[in-house]
Amino acid sequence: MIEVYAPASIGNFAVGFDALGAALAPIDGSLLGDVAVVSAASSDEFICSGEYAHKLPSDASENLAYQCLVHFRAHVAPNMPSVKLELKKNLPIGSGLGSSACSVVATFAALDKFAGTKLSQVELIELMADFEAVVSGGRHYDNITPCYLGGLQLTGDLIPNKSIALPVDENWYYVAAFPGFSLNTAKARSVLPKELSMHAGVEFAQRLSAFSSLLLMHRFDDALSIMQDHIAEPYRAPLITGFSEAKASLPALGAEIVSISGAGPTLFTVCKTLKAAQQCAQWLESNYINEQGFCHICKLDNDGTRQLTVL
Ligand SMILES: Nc1ncnc2c1ncn2[C@@H]1O[C@H](COP(=O)(O)OP(=O)(O)OP(=O)(O)O)[C@@H](O)[C@H]1O
Ligand SMILES: N[C@@H](CCO)C(=O)O
Repeated sequence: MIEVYAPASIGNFAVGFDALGAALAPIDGSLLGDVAVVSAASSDEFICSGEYAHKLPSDASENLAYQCLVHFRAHVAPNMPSVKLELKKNLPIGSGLGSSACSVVATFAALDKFAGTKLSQVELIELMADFEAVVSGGRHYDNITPCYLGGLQLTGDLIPNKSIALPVDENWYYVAAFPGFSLNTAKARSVLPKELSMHAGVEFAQRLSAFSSLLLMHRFDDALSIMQDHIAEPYRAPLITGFSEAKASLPALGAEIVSISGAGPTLFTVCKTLKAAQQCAQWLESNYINEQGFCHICKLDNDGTRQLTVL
């Protein structure tokens, strides 16, 4: 049996729309992501379990994880023995935490290991991006690659090996707050402008390249000083109840950055101290999330997708 865990991720990371993503690891040691379990069986079988399984279509053919199994058997490993695939759906749907990416990455990574196909990093990332695009309203790598590789990734189709890992200040904490309601990624993409002005395009390029370069030079405070989302946040904030109030309130509690995680509605902050992160988490639990929501104080998950057990 192969059991693979794939961590939640922050798409965009404020300054890099569709181009930056960061994997998350709660500091309390809990797992925030999906798990795929593959074991030998007399015939192919799919089970979806976990806290959010009931939020997915009951028809297996509509579940991304099962679709990955069908594709993998047809196009990657036609001679793979029959398998039982269980997806433990532990991330909410439409969360802004890379939920569909977690399912896709965990499933393909587990199948690749079980079948012994030894796909390359690029082959796996392309396969994963193909599937995540099916439901996300566009092909973007900024959940897939941090989820798979871990850390903070500068990522895109034109980048060699599809991704470049960027350093961050190891002292940074990330508070991720899922409010308890969903926001469909395709809907959140539909409200964005179809084109950018020359000025907006140049500024986006300057901001992303300077942010990435400053991180590589370990000028972390300078990187934070330009870490703003002028591309998606202005259009998506109105879709997320409470976001604007949080953005106005959290800096006084020590949040250096407050922005939308991926397509939302999850909000994330960057804090330089645990005390600031705890203060922000407390405010978010009181003012931003409902009974279906949650809030985690995290560091980056530098391990990415990994096997939990091999039996
Ligand atoms: N295993 C799966 N995990 C997540 N979504 C799935 C899965 N299988 C099918 N889906 C469908 O894919 C769509 C995913 O929607 P969307 O991309 O908005 O959210 P997400 O990927 O779950 O969350 P996030 O905003 O964190 O990326 C939903 O309609 C959901 O029903
Ligand atoms: N870059 C994607 C992230 C989705 O999680 C978007 O903002 O639409």
